[in-house]
Amino acid sequence: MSQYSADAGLGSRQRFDRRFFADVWRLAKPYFTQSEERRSAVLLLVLILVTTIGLVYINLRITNWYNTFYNALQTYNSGAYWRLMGEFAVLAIIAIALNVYQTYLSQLLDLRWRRWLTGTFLTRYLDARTYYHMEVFKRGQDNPDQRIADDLSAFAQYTSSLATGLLSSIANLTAFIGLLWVLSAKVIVPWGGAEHHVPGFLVWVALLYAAAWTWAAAKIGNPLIRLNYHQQRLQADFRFSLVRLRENSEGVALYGGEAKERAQFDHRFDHVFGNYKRLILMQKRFNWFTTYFNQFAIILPFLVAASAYFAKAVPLGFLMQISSAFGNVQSSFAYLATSYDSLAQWHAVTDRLRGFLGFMDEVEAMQQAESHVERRGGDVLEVSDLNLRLPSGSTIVSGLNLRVSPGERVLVTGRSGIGKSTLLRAIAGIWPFGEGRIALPDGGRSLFLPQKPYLPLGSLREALLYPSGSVKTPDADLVRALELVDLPGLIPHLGEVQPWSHVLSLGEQQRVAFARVLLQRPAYVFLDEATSALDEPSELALYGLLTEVLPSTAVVSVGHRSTLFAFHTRRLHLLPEGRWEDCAIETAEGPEPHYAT
Ligand SMILES: Nc1ncnc2c1ncn2[C@@H]1O[C@H](COP(=O)(O)OP(=O)(O)OP(=O)(O)O)[C@@H](O)[C@H]1O
Repeated sequence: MSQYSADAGLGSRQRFDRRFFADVWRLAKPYFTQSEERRSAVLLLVLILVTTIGLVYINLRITNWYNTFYNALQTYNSGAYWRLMGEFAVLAIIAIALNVYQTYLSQLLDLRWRRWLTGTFLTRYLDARTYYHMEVFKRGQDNPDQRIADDLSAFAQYTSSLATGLLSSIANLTAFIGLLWVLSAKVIVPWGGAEHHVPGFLVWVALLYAAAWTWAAAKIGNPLIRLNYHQQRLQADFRFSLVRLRENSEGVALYGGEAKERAQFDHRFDHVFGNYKRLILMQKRFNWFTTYFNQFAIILPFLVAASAYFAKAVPLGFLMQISSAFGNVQSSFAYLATSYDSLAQWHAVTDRLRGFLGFMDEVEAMQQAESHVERRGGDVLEVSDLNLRLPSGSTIVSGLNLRVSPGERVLVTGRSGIGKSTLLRAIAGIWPFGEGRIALPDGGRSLFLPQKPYLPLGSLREALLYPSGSVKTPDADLVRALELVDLPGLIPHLGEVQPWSHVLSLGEQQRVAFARVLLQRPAYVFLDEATSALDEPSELALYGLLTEVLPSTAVVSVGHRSTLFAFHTRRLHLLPEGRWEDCAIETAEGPEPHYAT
């Protein structure tokens, strides 16, 4: 399977075809038709439409104003001149207000739409643990964080600004095409020594000019779509490598791995640079041609109307009115060509989001296809006929039956890499490869502690109550829990927001995780080498706490140290080829339990 599923889709199609518009529709439709904000979204659209039409109307009035104003100038009519100045001031004030509100309403729509899209994608990403299964099924997928943080916003902005631009062009075209057609009647076309009048001549010239422009823009600008697509991705890869250094700063510093890291950054940045260089070269080619078309469009109506003007068939005001009407019609026809750069970005953003959505679909489908573990709630952990596999197909456990009663303590053992953590993942419901039945107390009555505790962003209080502790828990309980796990030094810092996973040592983090257990008092706790960073006496003290403070909590631990035997009544020993043994532990064999005071 390809690493970047979105890439696979991009290679063959970079056109504005039905497939592309179907993707846009799929992404845009739910907000305007199904979301709880659909009414306000449609109202905003209507208001944007009203301001757009208002602006077109003002534009039309200004075009007519040109005619009378330049005629007043030509005839030295000062009375008309000052009256027209006043008229222009009124038109300009209305145009300014409409412009400001059109921009504001569009931005408001973009923002609200982005909020909704972000919420929807986050729900999809987090629900059913798609974010985790993305890692399990395919590693190194195409930067989901960038899709959610940047691309959704860009999609809302490009879609709404391009749609508003298109709408404005259509309205402009509708308003000016008739005027230009009428004005064309006075234009003389000198041909073969005679003078001709071609119906709608200026409209045809504008249309042909814009068609040539659009065709050339599409030909020259097409590679921009692919280059823009890659640029975003390469930049995200580069940023990701920098974030990884920050997250693993200590490891890199201790290994002295700066040179390797630098080489990795340089390598990734070379890709960013190379692609960006190709992008600006292509942009330069594109700009040569766009600027030429833009400049020539200014004088084209004057060239076309020159014979009529110099034959004194039309006054100066008429020439200026033609220039304005022609400019409006021509730029409306050429809207797609002039917006090609934005269109290329819009295409790239839509492709990336399609890739991301497709990737989530794929992962969810794979997860459903692979996982045949029947799960239900209950009061007791009961595993029946459980078979677990690795993604490669090799067996971890075969036909496992295990019942752990409340208050029971089971130690899972086996050589490194045999599948102990994977068994806990399956019990937690996050490992997708397998079949069988698992009953597990739910609704926050089971708590899993991994070897590397997760401390969320926020205060130490939030870290202690993560994920389901009550925010109303009195500070006295938190203080007591910190004292029990031998972290009294942290008590004054309960309300402090710090990067706790960087501030605390691994052993301290494991103690914080244990404090969570004491506070949340689950019916079942699963400890996956959750005390591995502690010295033996500290480990024994923490396990002792479980027996003392939570005697009815069942404990399933994974651990390598023989000292742990003393705290468990049963041992599930995993063996190669999916075999396993479930046997009692003679407590007398273990060392004396050591309880915390
Ligand atoms: N997401 C994954 N994709 C592919 N293989 C995986 C994945 N997670 C774990 N494995 C593999 O599954 C096997 C069992 O891993 P697991 O972490 O369960 O072992 P373990 O018995 O807990 O090891 P240890 O005692 O070293 O922690 C290993 O070979 C590991 O490489």
